[in-house]
Amino acid sequence: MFNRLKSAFSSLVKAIGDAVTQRELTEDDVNKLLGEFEERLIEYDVALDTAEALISELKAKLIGVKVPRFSDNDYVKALVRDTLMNLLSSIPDVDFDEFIKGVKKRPIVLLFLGPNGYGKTTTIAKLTNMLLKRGMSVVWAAADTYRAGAVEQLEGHAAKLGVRVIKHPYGSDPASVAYDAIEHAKARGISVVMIDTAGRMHTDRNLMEELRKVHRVSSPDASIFIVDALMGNDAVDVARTYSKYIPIDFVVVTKVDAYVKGGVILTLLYELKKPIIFLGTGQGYDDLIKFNKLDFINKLLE
Ligand SMILES: Nc1nc2c(ncn2[C@@H]2O[C@H](COP(=O)(O)OP(=O)(O)OP(=O)(O)O)[C@@H](O)[C@H]2O)c(=O)[nH]1
Repeated sequence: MFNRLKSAFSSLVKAIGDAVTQRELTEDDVNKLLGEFEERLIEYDVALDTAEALISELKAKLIGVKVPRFSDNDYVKALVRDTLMNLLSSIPDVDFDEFIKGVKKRPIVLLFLGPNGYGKTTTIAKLTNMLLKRGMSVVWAAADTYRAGAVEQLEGHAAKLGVRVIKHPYGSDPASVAYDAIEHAKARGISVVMIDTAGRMHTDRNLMEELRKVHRVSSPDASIFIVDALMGNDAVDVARTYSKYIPIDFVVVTKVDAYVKGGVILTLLYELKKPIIFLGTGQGYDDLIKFNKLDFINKLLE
């Protein structure tokens, strides 16, 4: 996971460490070190704005820095760690279990958003698996009434997990599926409703308006945007467009098991300023790990 981005950070730490043992860093030294670092950030999917913001914070910290004699690279690592934490300080870390515990109304409604193939359905199945293990009951709304096969795909996962799918015929109004699923949950005392929406071409205005209606009708406790890490910065652009129509509360990044670059995580945090709650690490139902910023930053600097 993220091996490339990690390698960019470890090279930077080593380069700074080597330079400061010789002398105090001048502006020229810093520009040279950070210039090379910035190229690598961009190569590994960090968007230009994010890379520039990080470089400018690092630059301010590094010029004139004197590392205590005989100290190892831990001093430099701590400096880079503080800079990253600072850059991302406005984004709260959200623990999904705590969030679920904190919602007192029933049913809890979770709306899942994101383009086709990003991993929405799989993520819904993974989160359901997790909540079922905690003793909660779940029902799904098949609000992708658009793509042929979407309902059957959902039903395939539902059968494996033993959850019910509320569905309407293809072409019907997705908002009414969401509404019915919530009514069903209220009538049966089911604790969580997960709404699977159609993957949209985010440039299609009508379809985005339709999603907005699903959001209005279901009034979710959280809208969760699914990002496919392998799509790199395109995924960040898509998320930004979605967020113009629907408020995104949380992000889940999928396919990080196959993603070595790593930069999209940093870009998403910096650009969207929304908490990433989980990383998808495979196709199995248990392949989901909690995300928090400090762990991520520590991993980059391991
Ligand atoms: N390696 C890996 N594959 C994943 C992960 N999450 C999802 N996938 C795979 O990605 C593919 C697409 O996932 P879906 O869940 O069907 O995507 P979707 O967003 O629901 O797409 P549509 O159903 O087309 O709207 C499937 O083959 C999943 O098994 C992950 O974390 N890691």
